[in-house]
Amino acid sequence: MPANKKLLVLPGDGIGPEVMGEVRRVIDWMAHRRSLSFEIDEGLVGGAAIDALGSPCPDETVAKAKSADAVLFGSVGGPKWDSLPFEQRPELGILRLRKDLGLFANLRPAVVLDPLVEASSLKADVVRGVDIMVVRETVGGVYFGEPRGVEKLPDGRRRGFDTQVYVEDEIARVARVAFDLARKRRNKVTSVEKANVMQSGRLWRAVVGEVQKAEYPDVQLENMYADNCAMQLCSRPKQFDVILGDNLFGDVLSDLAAALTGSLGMLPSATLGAVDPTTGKRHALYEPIHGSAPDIAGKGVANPCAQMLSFAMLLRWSFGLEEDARLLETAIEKVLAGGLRTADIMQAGMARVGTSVMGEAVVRELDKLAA
Ligand SMILES: NC(=O)c1ccc[n+]([C@@H]2O[C@H](COP(=O)([O-])OP(=O)(O)OC[C@H]3O[C@@H](n4cnc5c(N)ncnc54)[C@H](O)[C@@H]3O)[C@@H](O)[C@H]2O)c1
Ligand SMILES: CC(C)[C@H](C(=O)O)[C@@H](O)C(=O)O
Ligand SMILES: [Mg+2]
Repeated sequence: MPANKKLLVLPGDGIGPEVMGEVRRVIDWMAHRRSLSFEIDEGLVGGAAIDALGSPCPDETVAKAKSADAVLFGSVGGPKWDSLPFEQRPELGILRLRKDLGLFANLRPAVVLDPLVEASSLKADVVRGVDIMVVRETVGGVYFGEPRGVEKLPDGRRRGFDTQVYVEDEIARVARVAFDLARKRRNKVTSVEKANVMQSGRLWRAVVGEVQKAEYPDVQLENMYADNCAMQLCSRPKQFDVILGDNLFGDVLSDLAAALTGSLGMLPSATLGAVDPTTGKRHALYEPIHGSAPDIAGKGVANPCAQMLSFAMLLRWSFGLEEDARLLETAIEKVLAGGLRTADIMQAGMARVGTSVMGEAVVRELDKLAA
């Protein structure tokens, strides 16, 4: 009997628990039909943790995450907690988990599925066949740099400041993740920064170039300013294979890439730590790139695909279950090809459904594929 796979599920806030409910159906299906035995624990994070325990990321949640084989994360935040002081905000829940678990490389695949070509706001010819992997650095940069704050100037005006900081090895290790991925894809990395105006951007460009020259001379490296990259993503997205960016540019450009695929509700992600050389294990957290979507929370209309696809990434990256991951991805694509659409990807002539009907349809499709 294979050992249980320890999963920590953190639904969070807003649509997080709604879309996570649909993944739980898939997990149950995998357990019964594919004999995958998961040992599931659930924890509190974000606003839900603030309400219950007074902290967006309680120590207990961090400890559970550290001892799990993989963490499946929903989303955090919402208007209820927006007026809390900066250091108590729900968003610190995900930031602390990334930092404390050393999750420095965030993989955000933006794939335009055939059935959704027409759901994109861009022309079908521009987006058909797009398959981009955004690799975003997630434990450094302006998200964590010191000093930061808001101060009062002698003349009474307020001054807000943040600091963008990168040490060269933080850049090099995430660059290696991007180059390794490119080797398994179309062998090209586009590294984005603002080396024309930022010192840290200059260092970023230099270090990525050094890593490529020394360790990946077979991989094509292109440097691009982040603003140009945003424009090129909208005009010629098919030129991109792997896009490598810092914490902030990676965040912004991956939301933009999500728009190519039809909706933020379609984009999953995996955030990975370093492999421990003694155990061969790594910490990993899987989450959709979207947030808690307060505008639609509680209505049962959120698209559960990004959360489900995050679970597929978990099967692939944490457990090497490529076949099961593909099965789930295929089931989702088939449901979309069959014409079901949540509101965010709705198109003329398709059937509009809510979160749970979409989830049920995916499980039915899994049944058919496995028959
Ligand atoms: N990882 C996270 O937990 C995470 C990520 C991003 C934002 N947030 C937080 O979420 C809150 C809301 O932020 P926001 O509105 O800027 O971003 P958001 O991603 O929550 O929503 C942006 C837009 O996309 C839509 N959308 C997002 N996911 C969807 C889905 N699965 N199905 C259908 N539509 C979907 C929303 O309805 C909204 O119109 C904020 O508190 C923010 O800090 C959290
Ligand atoms: C909620 C927020 C802290 C987070 C980020 O900026 O990293 C989100 O936008 C994301 O993309 O995961
Ligand atoms: Mg984001």
